[in-house]
Amino acid sequence: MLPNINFTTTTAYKYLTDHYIDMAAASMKDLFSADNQRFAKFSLQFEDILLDYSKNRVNDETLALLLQLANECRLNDAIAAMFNGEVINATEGRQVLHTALRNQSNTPVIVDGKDVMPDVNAVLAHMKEFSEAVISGGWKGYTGKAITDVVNIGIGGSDLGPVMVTEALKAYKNHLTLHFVSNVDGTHIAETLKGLNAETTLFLVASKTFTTQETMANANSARDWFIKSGGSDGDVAKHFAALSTNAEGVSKFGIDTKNMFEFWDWVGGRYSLWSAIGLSISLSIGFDNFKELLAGAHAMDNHFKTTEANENLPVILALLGVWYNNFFDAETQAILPYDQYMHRFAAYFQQGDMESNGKYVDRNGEPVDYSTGPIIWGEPGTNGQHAFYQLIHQGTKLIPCDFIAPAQSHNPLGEHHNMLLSNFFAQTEALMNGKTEEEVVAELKAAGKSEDEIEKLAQFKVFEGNRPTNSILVKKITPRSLGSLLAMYEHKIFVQGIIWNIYSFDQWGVELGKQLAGKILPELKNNDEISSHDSSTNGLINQYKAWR
Ligand SMILES: O=P(O)(O)OC[C@H]1O[C@@](O)(CO)[C@@H](O)[C@@H]1O
Repeated sequence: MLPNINFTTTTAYKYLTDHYIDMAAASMKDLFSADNQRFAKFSLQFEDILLDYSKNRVNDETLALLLQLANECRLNDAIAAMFNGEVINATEGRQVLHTALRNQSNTPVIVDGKDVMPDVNAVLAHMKEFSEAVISGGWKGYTGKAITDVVNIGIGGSDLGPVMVTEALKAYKNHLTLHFVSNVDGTHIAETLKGLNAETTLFLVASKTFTTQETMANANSARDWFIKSGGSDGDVAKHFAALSTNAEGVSKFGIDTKNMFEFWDWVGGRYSLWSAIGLSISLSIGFDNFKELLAGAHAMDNHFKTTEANENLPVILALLGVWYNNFFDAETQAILPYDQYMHRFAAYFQQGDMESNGKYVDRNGEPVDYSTGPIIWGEPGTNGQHAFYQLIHQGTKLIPCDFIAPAQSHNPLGEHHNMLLSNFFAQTEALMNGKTEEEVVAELKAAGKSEDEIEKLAQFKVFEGNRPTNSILVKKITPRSLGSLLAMYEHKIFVQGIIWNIYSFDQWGVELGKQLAGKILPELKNNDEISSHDSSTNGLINQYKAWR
């Protein structure tokens, strides 16, 4: 079982609470001046990933106490419980074993007395065979033509991971064109189908439950389009595959279960890109590269499972997040990849982190009296610098930022990559050092500004600095290094959930909205005036009916 410890009762927490102000009194600038080994001390390397966490408001003592906090929360027991297949998703009565999907060591993983690895490997073999058939042109559509376009129909964990990975690894893609439909807004499927040829299009219906309203609506519309475009019911098997845990639902929809790629309840939706849900990734970059993605994640799994906390990348990231979240009231965490291909990376972890740790009830079913999961957001650099960095630099909110960048570009073009990386380095330096009033005045004087102008302007150009960042420098974004990065963040989320004593692998919070939408939908099927809700909901529904 998972440990069940309220971290606010630990010795470490109490000490940190009593001393964090004076512990954080020294500015990072002073900490660097006082210790020329700070970078060496507060950075870690895993394969081709360098984590520099020296630009944080921590010293040796702070880190030691944060590590003690993890220890007092019995983190190691929790890690073992997950990897050993204990039912740690307690409210759904499930194990949490996305790590088994990438368990390339093939050590047995026992669920309900049975080693699941043969099933995992069987699905991988099916994914390999199918991917190779479609990519090679061996798989033919109903008129005997090879597939040119693949449409993944799914939402949440059945969409965000495949989208993010196929974008991040676009440099590895083949001739197939991937499309992703998720929103129930008819525009999404309508725009996607425009210009597609039913003879050469393959649909992947990706849904763990095979009951999600958006996905089933889009899948039905895709099938209607396919039939209207010349296909027949008998041809569906050549153009539709299903990625799901629900064989009965797949069969009922009319997809041949031979074209079903299964996964299991011990795989959470937001942790499922490593499973059959990753078929679109395998089709896009080839199965061998998909395996490399798994290998990178597996390597990080082993690091997480076997490395002392003080040298454990996910643990360090998690503890720094707890430090700002629970001691400095930082409400958000920004993820800023300096890599245009990684433009969906932050969006992916909006679900990964916020659906895991956006909880207000602890594992005893009691409302917590401390802050839990942060708001995750971010956009690629350098674009963010021209959008929201003003607030990060000079706003009143503390926003810890993870800066991520590859040392090597897939598109080396003149000075572009040096320019990108110069910004990557400069931003964290600026956020740490800031700019003093003396420096501002000197600059304004050098620019020939009058005393009057300086008096008026100086205060607006001062930067407090001391704003914390992590810098994650990756040699190159490859399937392997991306896999490791993703697993690193997954395990960071796990560690924070353990410390906050919450259940990170259920998502009851997504149910109420769906239930209410299910009640409202029938009310929209006629033009009768509605009065069954509050006046706002009634007013909105009735105006919608008047205008549509
Ligand atoms: O894969 P499926 O079962 O269609 O669920 C899609 C998404 O819906 C949820 O909001 C759960 O209902 C996410 O957790 C999940 O990834």
